[in-house]
Amino acid sequence: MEKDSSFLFGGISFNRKKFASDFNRFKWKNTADLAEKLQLIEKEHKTIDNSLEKLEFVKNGKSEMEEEANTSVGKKRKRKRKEKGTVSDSVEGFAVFKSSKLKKEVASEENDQSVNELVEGKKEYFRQLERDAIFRKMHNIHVSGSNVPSPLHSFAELRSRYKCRSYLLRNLAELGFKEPTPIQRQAIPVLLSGRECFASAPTGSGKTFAFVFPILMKLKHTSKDGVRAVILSPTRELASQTTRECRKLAKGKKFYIRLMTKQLAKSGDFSKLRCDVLVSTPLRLKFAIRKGKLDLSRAEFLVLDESDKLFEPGMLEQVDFVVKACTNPSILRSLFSATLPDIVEERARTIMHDAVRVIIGRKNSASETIKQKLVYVGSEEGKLLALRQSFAESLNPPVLVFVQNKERAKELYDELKLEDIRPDVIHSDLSQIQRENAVDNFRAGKTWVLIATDVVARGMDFKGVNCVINYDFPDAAAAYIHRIGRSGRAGRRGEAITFYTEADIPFLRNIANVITSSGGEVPEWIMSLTKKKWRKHRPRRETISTQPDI
Ligand SMILES: Nc1ncnc2c1ncn2[C@@H]1O[C@H](COP(=O)(O)OP(=O)(O)OP(=O)(O)O)[C@@H](O)[C@H]1O
Repeated sequence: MEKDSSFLFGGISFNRKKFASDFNRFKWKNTADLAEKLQLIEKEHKTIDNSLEKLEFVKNGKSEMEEEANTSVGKKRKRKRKEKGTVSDSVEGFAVFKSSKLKKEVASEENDQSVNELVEGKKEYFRQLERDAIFRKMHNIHVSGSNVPSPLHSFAELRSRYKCRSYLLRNLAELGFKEPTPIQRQAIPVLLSGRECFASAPTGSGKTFAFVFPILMKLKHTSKDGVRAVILSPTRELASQTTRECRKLAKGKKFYIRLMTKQLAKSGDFSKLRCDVLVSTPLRLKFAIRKGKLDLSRAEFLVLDESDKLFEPGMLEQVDFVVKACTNPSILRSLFSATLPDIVEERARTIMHDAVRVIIGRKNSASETIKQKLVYVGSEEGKLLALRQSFAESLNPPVLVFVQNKERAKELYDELKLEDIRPDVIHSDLSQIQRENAVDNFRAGKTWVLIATDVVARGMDFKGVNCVINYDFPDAAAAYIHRIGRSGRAGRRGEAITFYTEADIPFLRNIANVITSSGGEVPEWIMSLTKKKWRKHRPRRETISTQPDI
C-alpha cells in the first residue's frame, strides 16, 4: 500500500459511483442551498460510517493494533517495529491523517479508545472531503493529486486559515473583488500550502491573482538582495500588465516588483538587485542571466503564465534555460493557462513534484460568457466588405480585429485608417513605445478598433472589449480560444465573430467544436464535416489592400 494518502480517495469512492444515488440528491442549483444540503449530509452520514468500516486499511489497521495490544505475537511485533521505527502498511494507512498528533496516537496507544477516536477523526476527515467535493462541484472545480487542500469559501477565510496580512485583504477590497473566482478558490490554497500546481481556467477568470496572491503572501518581508519570485510571460505586453497587477495587489507594502526591460537586461549589474518579484519574457531573462550573471538560485517561486505558449518550440529552449537557472531545491513552480494540452501536462509532470492539477470547467474550452458566431465571407475581398458592413450596422467599441500576420495588420490598417472608426494597429514590427501606446490608447478609449496580430491574443486584459473579430481564421483551436477571450472577461458578456472563406472550410470543425462545447450553436452541416488537422504553415492569403500596385 502506498504511503501517499491518495489511496484514501480510492477507498472512499463514495461520491459518484458507490453512493451515486446519495450524491444525486445533493445536486443543487444555487449557493443558498448549500447550508441545507450540508445539514443533510451530516444527518445521513451512516453511509460513510459503513463504508469506512469496510475499508481494508481500517479493518486491517484496527485488527493489527488489537493484536499488538492483546497477543504475545502482536506484542513482539510491536516491539520490533518500535525498534526499527516503522509501522505496518495497514497501521500506517490507518494513521494517514492530517494531524500528526493522531499519527502519534496510532503508534503509541494500545487500547480501543484510540481506535475509536481515530475512526471518528477519519470520519470527520471524510466529511470534509465530501464537503470539499460538493463545493468544488458547485464551482466547476476539478482537482487531482494527493491531499488537495480545501477550496476557499471566501477571501475572509484567507485570514482565518492562512493568517493573511490585512494590507492584502484591503487591496482586494479596493479592487472591488468580493468573492474569489473558481481558480482563485482552489489554486490559492494549493500554492499557500506549499504544493506545486498546474492549472487551467477560462480566459478572463482571474488566473493572474491566483498566482500573484500566494507569492505576495508567502514573501512576507522585502528582499535584501537577489530575486525571490519569477513570473514568465510569453509577450512584453503581458509581462508589463502582470507587473502592474502585481503592484496593485502589493499596494502599501514596499516590495520590489520589477519588469525585466531591455535596459535592465542590458545593464548587467544584478549583483545588488533587490527584487521580490521579477516579471519577464523568457528571452530577456535568458539574456540577462547570460550577460549579466543574474542569479536565480535563491528564487522561491517560478510561475509559467500562458504555459502552453511558453512550451512551444521557439520559446521552450529559453524557458528550459530559466527553469534550470532556478536551482533552489525548495522552489515552488506553477503553470497557468486557459488551454493546457496533454503534451504540456506531460512535460510539466517531468519538472514538478507532487503537483496538484486544477481544472476549471472543461479543459481547453472558451469562456461561456462569449457569444460566438461564424460568418461566411466567400473570399478574401468578402472580408473587407463584411467588416465595413458590420461597423456600419453597429459599431460597439472597443473592438479587436485579429489578422494572421504583421503584413496583413499593416494592410488592413491602411485600408481603415481614414475611416471614422478611430482605428489603430499593433504588431511586432512596432517599437516598444509604439506598442505600449497602442495598448494604452485602446484601454483609454482613445482608439475604438485595434487591429492586431496574435501579440495581444494571450493574457491581455482590455476589460470592456465588446467584440473580437477574427478577420483571418485562427490557425489552431487554442489560438481561437485566447483571441476571443479578450472579450467576455471577469463575468462580462462579449461577442466573437469569425470570418471564414472557402479555404478555411476544412478547419471549421475544429472551431465548431470549441463553440458547441461552450454552449454555442453551429449549423448542422458544419458539425458533419470531418475534423481536419491544422496545417503546419499558415495559409497564404491574397492581399487585403485595394490600392493598385504602383
Ligand atoms: N475575484 C475577482 N473578482 C472580480 N474580478 C476579478 C477577480 N479576480 C480577478 N478579477 C478581474 O478579472 C479580470 C481578468 O483577470 P485575469 O487577467 O487574471 O484573467 P486570466 O484568467 O489570466 O485571463 P487570460 O487567460 O486571458 O490570461 C481582470 O480585470 C481582473 O482584475
